[in-house]
Amino acid sequence: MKIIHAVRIREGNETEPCEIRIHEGRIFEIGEKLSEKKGEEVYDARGMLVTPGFVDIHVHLREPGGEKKETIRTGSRAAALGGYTTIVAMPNTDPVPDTPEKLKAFHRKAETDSLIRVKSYGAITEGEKGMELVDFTAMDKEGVIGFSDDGKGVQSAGLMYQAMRSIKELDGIITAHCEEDSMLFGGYIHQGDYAIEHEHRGIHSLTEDLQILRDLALSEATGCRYHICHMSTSGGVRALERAQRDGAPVTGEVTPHHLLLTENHLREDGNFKMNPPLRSERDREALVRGLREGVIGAIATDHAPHTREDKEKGLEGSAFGIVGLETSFALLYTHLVEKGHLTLERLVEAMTEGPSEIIGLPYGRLEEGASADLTFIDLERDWVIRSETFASKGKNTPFENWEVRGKVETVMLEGIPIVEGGKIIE
Ligand SMILES: NC(=O)N[C@@H](CC(=O)O)C(=O)O
Ligand SMILES: [Zn+2]
Ligand SMILES: [Zn+2]
Repeated sequence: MKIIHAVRIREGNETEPCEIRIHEGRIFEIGEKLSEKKGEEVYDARGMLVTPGFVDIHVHLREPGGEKKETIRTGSRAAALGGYTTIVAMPNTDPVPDTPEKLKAFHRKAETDSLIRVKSYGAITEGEKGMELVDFTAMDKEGVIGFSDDGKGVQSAGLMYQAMRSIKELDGIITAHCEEDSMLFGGYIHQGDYAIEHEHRGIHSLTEDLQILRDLALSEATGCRYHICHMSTSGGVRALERAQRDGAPVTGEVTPHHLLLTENHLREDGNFKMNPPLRSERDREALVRGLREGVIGAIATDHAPHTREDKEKGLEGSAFGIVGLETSFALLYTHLVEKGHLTLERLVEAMTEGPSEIIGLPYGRLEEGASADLTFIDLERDWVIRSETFASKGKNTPFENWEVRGKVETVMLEGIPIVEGGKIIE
């Protein structure tokens, strides 16, 4: 038994003191004041906010095949430092996990190398090539969380329809990267003012919206659970809201960068390049509203580490993707909560219970019986984002030198501290 003194969210931005008693890795009791037990270990985090351990359902760990960019070991450490206790890895690795054997190999490696809970998606199509569907039933037996061809959109409507029919049978979920290749026209940043002024080829919002609209219709027709990755457009939010109103089993996620940055922040620097791209202020506002109102149920980082060489080729030549695990909470707390655009309650919900529920896991809850995955945050602590301090191998952030407030100090997984004083316990 161990008792923790901290502060929890009451409602909105209000907090209250709380005590949590932990027993055998679970929350045994939680309340404003618990009865004292003699000889019990005390963990005093008075003044610090305690939340459920964060859950990120969209992370690129790059292993196997991309170990220069990240590994399960470095990526999971970055996640722990960011306050995450559960993450789900995307399958755009080499090889792609498209058979139970490849998945098993990944799960085994995660078991030995990771500090936190690492789950994984399996591919929708063999090698993420968009041609042949994988054996969903066999992958399901191996414990995949869902199916995704992230990095690419599934171009064939017929294939997506067949995938949804099969996955519906398993009560599984598709987590989709939405991108209509025939609408790309060689674009690499948002088709908007910046692209026009600086003579870059743009990616039209329709590139994303058309596939979202197609898939929402397919989900409604098949009844298959469907989740939209890294939403970036106002059209996508509108379409998702409408489909939800019509009763389709559909959800969406948004990244910290799409919530905070727009094409107005763009610089001629590869660290501002990601897919989907930073869009307009109108889009950003729609995403914040969608998150606030619950249309968008989760914040996911889409943590996409790359080497320096891959990112130093400007907007056109660099790889798509930025890191996000170590900066997400502080950025969103500072720029959305402190500025009054989102409540602390909603922010934490969208980083814990929201994503966990989407993929059907029991984590992300501060309640009796739940796994004692806990994140402790000092909300008064100011710090400056410096990529050189990241545990991630990826230093590719557009938020370099940003001043933020709110620091993850301690993280417990099943009641055991894995981060203390903002450092990994080795
Ligand atoms: N988001 C990105 O810009 N890049 C991701 C792929 C993806 O999430 O589509 C990557 O794997 O690097
Ligand atoms: Zn993607
Ligand atoms: Zn991704």
